[in-house]
Amino acid sequence: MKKLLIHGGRRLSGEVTIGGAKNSTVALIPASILADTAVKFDSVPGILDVQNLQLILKSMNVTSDFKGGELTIDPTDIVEAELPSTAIKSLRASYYFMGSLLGRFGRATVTFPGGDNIGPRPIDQHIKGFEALGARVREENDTIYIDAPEGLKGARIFLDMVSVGATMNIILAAVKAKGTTILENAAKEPEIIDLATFLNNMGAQVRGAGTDVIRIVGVERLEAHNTHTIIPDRIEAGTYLSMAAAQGDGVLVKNIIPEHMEAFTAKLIEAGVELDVREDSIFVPKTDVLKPISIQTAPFPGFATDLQQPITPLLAKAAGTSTILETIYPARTRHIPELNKLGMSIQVPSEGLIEINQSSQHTGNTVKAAEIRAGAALVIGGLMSDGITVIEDAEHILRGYDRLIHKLTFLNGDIQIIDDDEA
Ligand SMILES: CC(=O)N[C@H]1[C@@H](OP(=O)(O)OP(=O)(O)OC[C@H]2O[C@@H](n3ccc(=O)[nH]c3=O)[C@H](O)[C@@H]2O)O[C@H](CO)[C@@H](O)[C@@H]1O
Ligand SMILES: C=C(OP(=O)(O)O)C(=O)O
Repeated sequence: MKKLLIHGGRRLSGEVTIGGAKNSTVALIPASILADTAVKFDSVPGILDVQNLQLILKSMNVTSDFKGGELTIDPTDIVEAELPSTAIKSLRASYYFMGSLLGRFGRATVTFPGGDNIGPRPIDQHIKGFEALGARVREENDTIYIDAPEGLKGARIFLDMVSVGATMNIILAAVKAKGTTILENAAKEPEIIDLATFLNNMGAQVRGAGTDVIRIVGVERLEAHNTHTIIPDRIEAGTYLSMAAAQGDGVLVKNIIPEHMEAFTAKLIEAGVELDVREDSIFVPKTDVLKPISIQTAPFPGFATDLQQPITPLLAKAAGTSTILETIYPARTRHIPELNKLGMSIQVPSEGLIEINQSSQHTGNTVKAAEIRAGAALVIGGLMSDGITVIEDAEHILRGYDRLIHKLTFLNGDIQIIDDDEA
């Protein structure tokens, strides 16, 4: 098991460059098996999710090579195989192999995915989509068996709720199906546009990504002719913006698409952080005085649930009580008792409602990262606290934060990683 050890209290300054979006990358890698050629990505984040997806690819005889942010994947000799369940369980997005294997072979057998423990995460809308396209879906012993003996045929699908995963998975299954699929009440996250861009550059016909109606006309072949550059990670960016506002003396966060994070930056500005939003970077000045604010999480373009936790420790500095209503995953509050161990004063009076009171004295302690963004909140909390903070179960954080130690050290943070298995 890995731990992070932070000597807190140091002020942060300098520059940090954001990596490619985890939630794009983890869809693009499964999508690559739909290609009839090798594919190449750049701006790929150095995260555990990528390593585990590479293991899954390898089990199907798909070669991949990841160096210096460039990832090449060659699916031309792909074979159907049993997928390694430990790797499948290590991340959420392994469910995208359901859509991509279905698109490639007309069948898929995939163990239930893992990922963050943030409350119930059903996949009924993914299954509803596959069935609408003509597949049969059976669930047995923690495994989903899907097949389409007659082939997949385009259909009209209306999602019962806005789901990023179901939208992506239905695109993956429909992109080579016969005829036209119309997906309504689709999610509008930038990562969905990124997936559509990658597929369209290979000859797919996916129109309307980024709106709530996506039309997909099935094609027979997909061929990559150029390198796909992954969009910047808006959640990693928001994490560093929050950290810089909490503990920085002036930090420039580079490689940002500001339009992807307006709900978040608007809230920082409302709280009194005088952000300088530039074309593809944001400067966060030293911020001494913060006002309390109210936030409600919502699907894009609303305030992202994945930034609920990273903004929580910052709000402990605001003069008054801030509130966050977590509407997507109401049980996503496992960071709260851990932040309170650092001396914060945060309550959860009812499920999904977080009340953050001002607290001025924060002291290091041993805490546990229950999941990726809870861990990110604890990293920020640890940097804000005097003395040593030890964050256990750090693997959750490393699932999705590109070269975290390197980036924080460069910002003058004092952070180390300890591997108990190697001790
Ligand atoms: C790999 C990835 O991109 N993960 C993101 C993705 O997760 P993920 O794709 O799993 O999240 P969804 O957008 O599907 O979930 C949104 C809501 O719909 C519900 N739901 C979803 C599917 C379904 O079939 N049935 C159902 O009830 C979920 O329980 C949740 O309440 O979007 C979440 C919401 O923005 C983010 O927190 C995750 O970081
Ligand atoms: C919930 C998240 O990830 P995943 O869906 O991969 O578990 C996240 O990135 O905050």
